[in-house]
Amino acid sequence: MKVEIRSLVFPLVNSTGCSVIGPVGCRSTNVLGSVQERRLNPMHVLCSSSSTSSSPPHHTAADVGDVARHQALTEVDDGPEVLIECRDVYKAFGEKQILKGASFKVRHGEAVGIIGPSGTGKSTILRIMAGLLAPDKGDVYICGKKRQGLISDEDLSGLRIGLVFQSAALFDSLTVRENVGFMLYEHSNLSDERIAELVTESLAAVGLKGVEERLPSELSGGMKKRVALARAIISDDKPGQTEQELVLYDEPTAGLDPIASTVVEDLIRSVHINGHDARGKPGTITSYVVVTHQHSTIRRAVDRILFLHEGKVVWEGPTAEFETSTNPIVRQFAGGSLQGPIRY
Ligand SMILES: Nc1ncnc2c1ncn2[C@@H]1O[C@H](COP(=O)(O)OP(=O)(O)OP(=O)(O)O)[C@@H](O)[C@H]1O
Repeated sequence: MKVEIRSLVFPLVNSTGCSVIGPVGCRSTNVLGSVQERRLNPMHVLCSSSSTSSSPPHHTAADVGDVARHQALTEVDDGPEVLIECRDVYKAFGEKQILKGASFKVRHGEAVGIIGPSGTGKSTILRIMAGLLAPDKGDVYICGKKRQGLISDEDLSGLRIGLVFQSAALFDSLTVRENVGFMLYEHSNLSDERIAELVTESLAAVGLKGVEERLPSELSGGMKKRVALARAIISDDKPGQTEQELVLYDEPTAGLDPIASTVVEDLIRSVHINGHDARGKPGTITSYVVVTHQHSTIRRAVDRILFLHEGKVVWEGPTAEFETSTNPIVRQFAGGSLQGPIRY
């Protein structure tokens, strides 16, 4: 099967979650309804450095000042470990300034959560990291190399970036096999038979068997999320392929019951390099970032938290320190209180 991507409507994310895994040509619709046609490419971006370390450096909880201090201190020695860095990123939609100087790094081996009040720009920063949206000001560095514009044809090796959005965003008219293998059908020279094998392997990694020929409408919500995960982790089988992979999850457990959420949280862990997938094989995802509101997902799937508020990272630290932080913004958010600095 060859899919003609230009003819497909591929919805990009909005704040309520409709969306895609990124690697395709698409027609994107923003939340205000305007439609832009543009060609996106496989979400592979140049990454010239590599790292063999799988354990991220320890970070202590920090307020904004500490974050700045910490970054200044580690600037020199953490370069090779940083897969992606957002540096002083600004983004407005019309008159509405959403991101106002967001700065943070994601390092090799990390499991990072981005949390914060609704509308604070979490999905927006994810789209900027993915290269689907350009910042108005500020820069995104991929393995130390400044990204120019959006994902482009020239950037085809190194770090792969996958997106898994809230609604799974499967193509309704394509089978599970066609959905999961979409990027390979479109962007590789592999035979259809080989792609089918890779699809089956990828589905097995997320614990799904025998669903290849089903349509998305024949799957439960939890299964759709697994299929979306399988689509994010599939890769071609070039010999010697050493690309690192960063996966960005936008609210991966939204709308799931508590047990189905746990399944997805564990799957996210299992496909990471520190885990073992459903087949017992070591995971392949180098690092991941999860945007979530769910406490269970924060606790179970994330090691370090970035707290985004009013367009900036106002706190970052290990997940355990989130519970005990005395930062008033964090305390209010963690407790769900109406009293405090966060206003709706
Ligand atoms: N393409 C767009 N055009 C106009 N406004 C947008 C666009 N994308 C996002 N916004 C607005 O930017 C703000 C931030 O949206 P975003 O989805 O990043 O927030 P969020 O922190 O992920 O929110 P939530 O937690 O509710 O999902 C919202 O007010 C949203 O309506």
